[in-house]
Amino acid sequence: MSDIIYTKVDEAPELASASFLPIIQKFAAAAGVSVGTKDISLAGRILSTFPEHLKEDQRQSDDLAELGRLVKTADANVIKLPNISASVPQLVAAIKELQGQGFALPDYPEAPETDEDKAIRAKYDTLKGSAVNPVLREGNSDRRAAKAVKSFAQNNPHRMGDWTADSKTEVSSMSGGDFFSNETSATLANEATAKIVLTTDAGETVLKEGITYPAGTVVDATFMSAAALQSFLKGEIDKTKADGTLFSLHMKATMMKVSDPIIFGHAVKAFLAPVFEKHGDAMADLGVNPNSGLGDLLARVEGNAAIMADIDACMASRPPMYMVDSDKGITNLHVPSDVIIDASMPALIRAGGKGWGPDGKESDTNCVIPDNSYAPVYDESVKFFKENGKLNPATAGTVQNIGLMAQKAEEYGSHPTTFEMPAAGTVKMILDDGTVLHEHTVEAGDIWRSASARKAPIEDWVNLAISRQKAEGCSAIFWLDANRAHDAELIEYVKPILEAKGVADKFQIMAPREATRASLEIITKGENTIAITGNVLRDYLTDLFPILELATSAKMLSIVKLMNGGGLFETGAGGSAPKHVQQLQEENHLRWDSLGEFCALGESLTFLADAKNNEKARVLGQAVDAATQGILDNSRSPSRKVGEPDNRDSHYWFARYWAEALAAQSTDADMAAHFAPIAKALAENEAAIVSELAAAQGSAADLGGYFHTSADKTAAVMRPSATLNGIIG
Ligand SMILES: NC(=O)C1=CN([C@@H]2O[C@H](COP(=O)(O)OP(=O)(O)OC[C@H]3O[C@@H](n4cnc5c(N)ncnc54)[C@H](OP(=O)(O)O)[C@@H]3O)[C@@H](O)[C@H]2O)C=CC1
Ligand SMILES: O=C(O)CCC(=O)C(=O)O
Ligand SMILES: [Mg+2]
Repeated sequence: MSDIIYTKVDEAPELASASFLPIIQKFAAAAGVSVGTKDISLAGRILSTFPEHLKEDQRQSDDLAELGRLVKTADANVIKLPNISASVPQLVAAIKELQGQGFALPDYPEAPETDEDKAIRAKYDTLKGSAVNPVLREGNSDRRAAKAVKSFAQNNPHRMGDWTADSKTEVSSMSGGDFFSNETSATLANEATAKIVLTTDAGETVLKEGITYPAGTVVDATFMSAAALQSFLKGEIDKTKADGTLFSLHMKATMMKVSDPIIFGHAVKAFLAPVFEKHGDAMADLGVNPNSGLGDLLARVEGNAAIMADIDACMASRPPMYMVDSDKGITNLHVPSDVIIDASMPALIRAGGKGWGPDGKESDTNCVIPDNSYAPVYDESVKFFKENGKLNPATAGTVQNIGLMAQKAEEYGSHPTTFEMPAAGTVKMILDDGTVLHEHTVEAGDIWRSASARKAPIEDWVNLAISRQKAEGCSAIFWLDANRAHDAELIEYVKPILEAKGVADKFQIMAPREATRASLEIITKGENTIAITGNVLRDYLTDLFPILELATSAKMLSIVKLMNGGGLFETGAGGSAPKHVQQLQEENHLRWDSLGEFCALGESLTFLADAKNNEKARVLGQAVDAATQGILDNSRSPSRKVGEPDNRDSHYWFARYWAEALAAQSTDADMAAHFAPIAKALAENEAAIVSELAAAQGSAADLGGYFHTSADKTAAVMRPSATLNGIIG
């Protein structure tokens, strides 16, 4: 096993790796540090799932399973780049691409009937949504901006859209019947095995059995009423129209792969309600599934003039929609994975509450977030900025995050225990001793789910918060709502630990809405705070605050201290930036910023040094930190525009600063001597390298695929400087 594992992923970060990883491997080798790769890309995971359909030489090992074992050991040292959490349209597109490349994979069965199809569908479904992160995240999360990154942002403040008191932008959520209001929660005194049973007029169905929980697990259950959701969505569409704002829906249909595509589908149905009323059966015959989005729907009904005419008429009567791409007519409701709440809401707030309309112009927006569990964070942010005007990144303090994440904590781990109710009845969660832990009366179509958080991760999370607060000495807030069932159980854990450690006075406990306001007030004053949150808020806040403070969450330090002693270093807090790939394909410019990778690499090397007493790794890591500082001090981050320095240029500069720092240090004379000529060559050839990199930009780039690119073609695109390649070797 290599000293460090660098993950092979998808889209923009994977393109960046084609340029950056050879540099890392070459530099690390000089210190005797090996850096290997494991493939967790969507295409790689598909291939490793269907060996029986592939030729011998096409088969791929199950790297995710291997990594899943590794992260439970003290030996783990993994640099994890963001990967695709696939929606169904993405999964289907990836399968199609692989088939086209000669991999005889089965089609994705949309409506499986035979046992064989059902088995294939079940296998594909394991690849859907967030199938990687929960497996690797065997520890809690510590995300923050490194000091150098934060001071760079303060000294070079980004542009922020203006907020005005009369902005019509708002966040709209249900008034009841949602996950928030129906939640029940209990902490198990003993270990238990549970089953979930639905009783209807037709009898009993076991939805799931054999779910095992260790003692001390907090187990929740809740549901969203489909009827309440539908009437809410209808009301919001009408209200948006009356207010003259844009209609937008913000979900996490990727990660929350069972519940959120269904909610998204309800919005598609609500928006096109008259069309579904009139043509519902015909559309079903054409294979329309609203959960796959308006884009898929339009492609299926395209040939039917009557349906198309009614869709056009309906759309004309609706409020304008918030657009993903107004030039191409791609709306918020086209693809469930296009608008993802953690990135979409902060971008809108950073822009002064503006979304893009079908006319390509900015407009105030109704942000529909049906469930109330976390929507108040965005609602309160919008209200705060309307009252106080935009945040000033030059003077703002920072909000760090400690997130409860380990062992599939909370809703993030609820995929196998979320169900759309086939009929009205009663859902019970029953323990093996006969105790009915949770019980809900449901209607057909309601979305019922159970989530859990285990004792060891919860305690580890509180202790991590205590040590981070001690290190920072700043305000620290547990974002927990004493009036929410799940949070009340967590508070029962938090308070005794804080008291036993004598630090209760250093922490506050506040509901998300109050915590949002308090945190915004703190950073507005230029002070810092730590948000100690559950798993979903970890996700939301580590985009929200970085996007306001630093312009992007790509620059975040994202450390997962694994519970069994290893280290997982996530790069940034953002995703795989599909828009960046599109730009590269069209004009060979990659605006992806690898600052997250730089930060993670430094942490990973330092972790290796500490864990294995590897002093050469320490020297490498310290030089990485110096190189990262060099990138910031000299403004070597990629530009967004073609013709200007991009991701590849930033890697050249990183290599140069890294080599210079290694040559200049005096801890390890051998390494200094090794890197001195490399540093010299990189500096002396600057003009040639920069011009070779610049010459590559401007025309279309062929990667030989999207989900499964050709390694040779990608290397040719991402490593266009023969001079640089010669020096790196
Ligand atoms: N940890 C993980 O594995 C994560 C994976 N994802 C996955 O990523 C995909 C896309 O998700 P989406 O919500 O669109 O979020 P992204 O973070 O990929 O994209 C949102 C925007 O953020 C900006 N951005 C993000 N990272 C960088 C970076 N390193 N450098 C520069 N800009 C950056 C870009 O803005 P601009 O275009 O304005 O430059 C980008 O368009 C999905 O498949 C999702 O499942 C998402 C989050 C985390
Ligand atoms: O796992 C996912 O799908 C997304 C993860 C994410 O957005 C995050 O951890 O910030
Ligand atoms: Mg996120």
